Amino acid sequence: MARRPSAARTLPSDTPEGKPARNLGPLRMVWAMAGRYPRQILYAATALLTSSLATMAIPMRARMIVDHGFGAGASTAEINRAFQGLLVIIVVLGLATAVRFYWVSWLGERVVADLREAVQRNLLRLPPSFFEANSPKEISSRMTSDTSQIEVVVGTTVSIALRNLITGMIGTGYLFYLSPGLTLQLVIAIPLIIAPIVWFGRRLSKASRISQDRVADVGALVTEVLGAMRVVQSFNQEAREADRFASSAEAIFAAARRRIRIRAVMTALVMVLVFGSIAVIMWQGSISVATGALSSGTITAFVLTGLLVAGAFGALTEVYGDLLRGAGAASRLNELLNERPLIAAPERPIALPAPPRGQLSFEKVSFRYPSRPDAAAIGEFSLTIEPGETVALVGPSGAGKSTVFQLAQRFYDPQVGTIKLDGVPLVSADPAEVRRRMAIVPQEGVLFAASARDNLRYGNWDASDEAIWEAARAANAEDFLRALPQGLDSFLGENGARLSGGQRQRIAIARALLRQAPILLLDEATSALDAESERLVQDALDRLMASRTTLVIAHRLATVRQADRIVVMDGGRIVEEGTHQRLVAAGGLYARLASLQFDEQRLTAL
Ligand SMILES: Nc1ncnc2c1ncn2[C@@H]1O[C@H](COP(=O)(O)OP(=O)(O)OP(=O)(O)O)[C@@H](O)[C@H]1O
Repeated sequence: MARRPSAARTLPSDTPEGKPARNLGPLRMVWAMAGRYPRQILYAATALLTSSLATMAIPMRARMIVDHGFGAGASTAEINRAFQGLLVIIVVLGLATAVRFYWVSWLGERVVADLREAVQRNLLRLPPSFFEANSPKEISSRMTSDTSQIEVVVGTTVSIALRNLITGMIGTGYLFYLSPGLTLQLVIAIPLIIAPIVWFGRRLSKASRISQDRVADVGALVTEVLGAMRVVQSFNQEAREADRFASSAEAIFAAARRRIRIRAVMTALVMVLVFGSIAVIMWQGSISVATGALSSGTITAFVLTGLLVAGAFGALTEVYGDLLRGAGAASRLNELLNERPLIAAPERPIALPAPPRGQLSFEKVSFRYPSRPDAAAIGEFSLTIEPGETVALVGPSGAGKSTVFQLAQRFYDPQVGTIKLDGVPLVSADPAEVRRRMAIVPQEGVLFAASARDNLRYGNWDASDEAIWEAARAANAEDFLRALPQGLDSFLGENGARLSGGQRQRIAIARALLRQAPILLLDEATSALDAESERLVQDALDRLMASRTTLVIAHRLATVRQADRIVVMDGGRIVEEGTHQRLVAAGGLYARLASLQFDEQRLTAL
């Protein structure tokens, strides 16, 4: 089957891969999903509030300790009470933080699990054309990195935002309570302290990203060159490759140097600004303490609270960027969630007759792929395949053979004409019912990274081991399956990497047999198999076709010779119809194709 641009539109990319959104709107979907867990949100919110209050209680307690605890002649009982109180606060803070961490992270992971499941469920309903237009690689990155981004938003960012907002607000109130004069100075000073730190912080993260990209470049280069080692050495390109690598490695060094420089400057800046401002406050405070305007406990509490408040506002400046990145991820996931299949079951589907007869008919069908409305892929196509009959579709590349298969399975609806299964128009039936009556053997035996058993019963999960072995025997797959180390439990590897091409095809045939569907759609493999393997596959196919209505895209002489009818297609239309002998004798398109496609000597010997 040829792969072509699909009928489905490509996903819009107003928020391309990894990019933040322009506003937080797309995150609504995330809040809605989190809203399904009100109990957990309550636990998290209570713990969050408790931990924030406990954090603020520390400077309050410190003030008390400094004012009452260190004075000469203070009573031991008073000191004990003050420090016992501090220990209680510390324990409450520890516990509340742990509970908050647990529930907030729980919510993050829960929302992401729900989101992944919802996206995958929706993807599974979309037509094959969608996946032609949108690469699985891009979709898979949305499913992994974008969902992780959402996890960060729910499981970390929101918590950081709320925590720091509470700390910042209560802290500022407390600072005003402690010393309105000093607080006013601080309110003016905080932005001046934070702004340069934030600015350098952004430059630093940009420089770090560039650094990582350079490292990734080197990784790609190493993989490329090591993978092509023979070619490199045969063409004596070692020196050139060494230079290429060296310039890549130097690029990493240059990027790292920039990053280090920014970090060095930033470190100095942070130290000077943070400790400098503390020193200035202490200085002012000391004067106030000396004049008796403030107690030393107050000044201690002021410095501690000031640090907490500055840290809180600093953290809040990071939050918005993270939320925008999360919103970008949410909008990309939204696209996958909201994509709707064009083909849906009618409200009141007509039931297909039971027991099935296995008749498939195309009545004056014309079809254009939505992505190519100017060209008819199928035109005026009329064909009835009677129960039990085998019809071979033959034609040059692009003739429309695969399109006939796609229409039969109702991946598309034709614009003109009707396709009927056992007399019921496909558009009136439930597509799931239609597909349940069909077994397909694709050109390439598609296998899953699962056991042999699961691969075989993919279309019929209730099949017993007995039935599986029977199908395997009929598909000439028994011998090699029995030889596998753990029989049916053997893992077949990614896409059946541990099997040969012919073996994969025979598994696909056994799977179709187990499906016990009345209609078989068989897309014969074009890839050459060795004679023995070819014979085994053909033999298996003969058994598969024997009791079923079969529509086969034929590439093998043996298949066309056994077909009850051969339908020759060209440009989406039927141009000839008949048996092999008659069509060869007629000397038309079929005869020409046959002499090109099938072995000429064998053909003339017929
Ligand atoms: N998904 C698609 N979107 C748009 N056009 C398509 C799509 N698939 C096929 N076509 C077009 O429809 C026509 C029929 O293609 P089809 O794949 O059915 O031919 P085919 O006979 O199966 O060819 P081949 O033997 O090469 O697989 C071709 O002109 C092709 O370019």
